[in-house]
Amino acid sequence: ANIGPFMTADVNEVAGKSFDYIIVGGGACGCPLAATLSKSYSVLLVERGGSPYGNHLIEDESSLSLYSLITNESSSFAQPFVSEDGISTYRGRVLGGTTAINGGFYSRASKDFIERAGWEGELVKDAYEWVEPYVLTPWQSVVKEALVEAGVTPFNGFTLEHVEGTKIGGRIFDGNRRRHTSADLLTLGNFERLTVLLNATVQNVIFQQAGPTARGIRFFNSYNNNSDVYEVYLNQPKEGGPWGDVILSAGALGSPQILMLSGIGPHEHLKQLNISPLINTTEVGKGIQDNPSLALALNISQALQKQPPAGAQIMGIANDFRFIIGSLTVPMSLNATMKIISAKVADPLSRGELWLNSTDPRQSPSVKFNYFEKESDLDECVQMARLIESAARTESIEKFLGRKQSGFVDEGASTEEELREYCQKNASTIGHYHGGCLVGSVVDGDYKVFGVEGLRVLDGSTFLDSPGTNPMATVMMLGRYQGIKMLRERHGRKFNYAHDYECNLG
Ligand SMILES: Cc1cc2nc3c(=O)[nH]c(=O)nc-3n(C[C@H](O)[C@H](O)[C@H](O)COP(=O)(O)OP(=O)(O)OC[C@H]3O[C@@H](n4cnc5c(N)ncnc54)[C@H](O)[C@@H]3O)c2cc1C
Repeated sequence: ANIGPFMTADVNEVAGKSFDYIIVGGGACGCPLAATLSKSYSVLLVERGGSPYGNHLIEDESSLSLYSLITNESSSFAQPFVSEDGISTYRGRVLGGTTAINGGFYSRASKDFIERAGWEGELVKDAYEWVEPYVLTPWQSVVKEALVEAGVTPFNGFTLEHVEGTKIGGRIFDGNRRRHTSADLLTLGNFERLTVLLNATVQNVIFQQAGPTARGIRFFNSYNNNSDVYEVYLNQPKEGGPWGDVILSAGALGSPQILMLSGIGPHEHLKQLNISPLINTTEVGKGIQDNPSLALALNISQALQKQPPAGAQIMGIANDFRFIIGSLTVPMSLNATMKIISAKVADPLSRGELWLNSTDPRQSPSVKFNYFEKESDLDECVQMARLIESAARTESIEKFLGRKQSGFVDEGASTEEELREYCQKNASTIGHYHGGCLVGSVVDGDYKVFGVEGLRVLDGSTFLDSPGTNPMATVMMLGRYQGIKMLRERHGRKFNYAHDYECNLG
């Protein structure tokens, strides 16, 4: 199903054409960026997956994470991948990107994160407020009681802010338990100037040698077995004005992958795959990171196992912002669920690396997150396990579930040493992986790729740390934020985005 006249899955409708801006990847960042730039310029957004609309596995909260039982490597809307550390998780392969498959919890970044990013505070606030009416609406009272009882205080009530204590947070599921992905933000664009091409996988960026300067992209149909390759280009500006850009918003795995496939990356590595080198940027793929997480399955009755899956609504930000803890109801099979208390280490120090294993962009690159490479992350994990146990063993949980919870003891882990071993064997992910094209080493403060002209990267791959309680809000905000900055660059500071915002809300 299509949401707008601007969507097509027919490559022939766009092949050979030119646009002012070309955005690769219709995920958390790509959609708001496309909507914003289309206000004044022609924009092509190229997404490798299809439309999320009409797909109940994406839209209905009661189907949350059921996709994990039915994915495949080549075509499902959630693409599974296993890191070299042996941890499996997913990447969205659909318009809306990973916002179409995630847990749906929405939180802004902390003031400290915004300051460190060097972003303009007022524009950040406006950009969050632009995103929120389109993706947000305001069970878990027991979880709230349990977290407060476990000492995750104060209780802050409903807030979108990343503040210490227990809070009721925002969610991208509405009152009818229907998910609103970042694709909904496209309806804020200018349909006359916006084109969204679905089912098209981008292979690489096309450069003009002088500069070198990005002039277009090369792509193919994601699901056809033929080898037809198509191109689209950036518009040549009238009267010598400035050119637009190609912007990679393909996520923490996708963007470094496309840079390398375009010849931007460590030359020694690119040579092994016979990729013609363009710029020897050794930092591409470096600094990628994930937050180690632990989940404790609660001992619940068979009757409770019949409840449908549900995301978190209450979240605790504990121990001086070091741990983020909540509870979800997740599928065990197509008709049974379990309740878990899960938490992540908010600011791990270990960092990993991403590299190509093939020149086929449909295949996920190899990534090693190096969980617990730094000893302090393992110390954090043990303390986090203790926090999860103390929440699980609260009177609130015991009363509600009618059973005592034994924590990780049933898993053979109770002493410090056993918990360390447990963390090393069982730590997992909640999908907040980020980095790979870090600001300061691969892109500058305006998200322009160092060493080339006309190419930017804008998505979670640019983050050194994961923002807020969870990252999606800030990735979407960044699409809007940087879109406005780019419009200002071309129109001058007089560009009135507030008017655009009010018009669309009105
Ligand atoms: C299981 C899971 C649960 C999560 N839960 C939450 C949560 O509750 N709250 C929260 O805030 N965050 C959550 N996240 C994280 C959040 O969804 C991501 O951080 C965010 O979506 C990243 O945005 P992005 O724009 O960087 O990438 P994405 O949203 O992944 O977008 C990248 C897009 O690029 C497309 N693409 C990639 N390569 C190509 C190519 N070669 N050609 C064309 N298109 C391409 C992809 O198909 C995708 O649509 C979760 C993540 C996972 C995996």
